[in-house]
Amino acid sequence: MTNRKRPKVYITRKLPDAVETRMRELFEAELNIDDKPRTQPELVAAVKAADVLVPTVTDRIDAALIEQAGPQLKLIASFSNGIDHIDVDAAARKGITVTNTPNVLTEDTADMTMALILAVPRRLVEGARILMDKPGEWTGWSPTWMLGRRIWGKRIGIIGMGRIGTAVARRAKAFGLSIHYHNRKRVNPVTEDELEATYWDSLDQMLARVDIVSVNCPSTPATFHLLSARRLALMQPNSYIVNTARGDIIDEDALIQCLREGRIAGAGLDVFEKEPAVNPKLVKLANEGKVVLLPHTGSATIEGRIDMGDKVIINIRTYFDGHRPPNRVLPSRT
Ligand SMILES: O=CC(=O)O
Repeated sequence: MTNRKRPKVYITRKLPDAVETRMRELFEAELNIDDKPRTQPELVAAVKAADVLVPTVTDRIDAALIEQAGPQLKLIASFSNGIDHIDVDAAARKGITVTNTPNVLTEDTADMTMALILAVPRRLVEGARILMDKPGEWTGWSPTWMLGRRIWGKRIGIIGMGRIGTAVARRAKAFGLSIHYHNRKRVNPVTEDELEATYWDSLDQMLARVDIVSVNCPSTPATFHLLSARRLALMQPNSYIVNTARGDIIDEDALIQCLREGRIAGAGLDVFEKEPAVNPKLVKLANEGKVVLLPHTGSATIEGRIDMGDKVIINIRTYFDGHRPPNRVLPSRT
């Protein structure tokens, strides 16, 4: 970095050791060794003093917080792919640049999505729990016991064919699923050909025709409750839904209702509407074997977290070298 003064970087959560060591070498880094999520007053104090804020998805970087930032706060370099926890427009109004960490968690999140696509219809957790909780009760293989649903030959409908959606499609194709997708715009013809993918301009029509729905779009005001009660009702009773994107894209109460009434066969959820709170009705459905719940671990690999840290560092360094950081997130209006 050309600046002599090292930027003051406030990091809201504990990061992998290798990332923290590098941050300490390069910046005047304030770490969170205990990993206790920061309160809003702590964040207010941070934005009044730091040059850079490094938040994660568990922080609420809203307009009220950003408006209290001191003039020295130049950059919000989020340790995340999603940026729904940051009011990017409010940051832009204050002249604060926002960056994220795309690409490096695409494959990991797609792997976890595929794991849920397999786990729910094939009753993976239910079966494993029998051996963990009541091993003596297993009487051996049976032709009619613990039957799930076949994956091969079914249709998957991917909502959001960005990087992660496309990576899910590649995996799903390898498992013999035919690929259907809904996106704001069609993907390029080469990718569509490679995936033998069918584009649905109408989400409603796609939902009514697929066996597995995978939610892979970002959370934005436009995608809030995209899967509403009305849309969930369009799905077939033998179909499944998997969400590794953000909880608020699905109307969770409506989903619970559909699952309870058997209007959807099952769900695999890595994200929830009110994280970290998980609706007890979902936990009950999990105990009944209708859903598989994961604690937002879609991108949780050691390699991925280190790569995310590297991206944050590159974004900070590039900014303070006087260049446009590679992962700048643009506001909706400039
Ligand atoms: O959900 C995780 C992320 O957006 O990085």
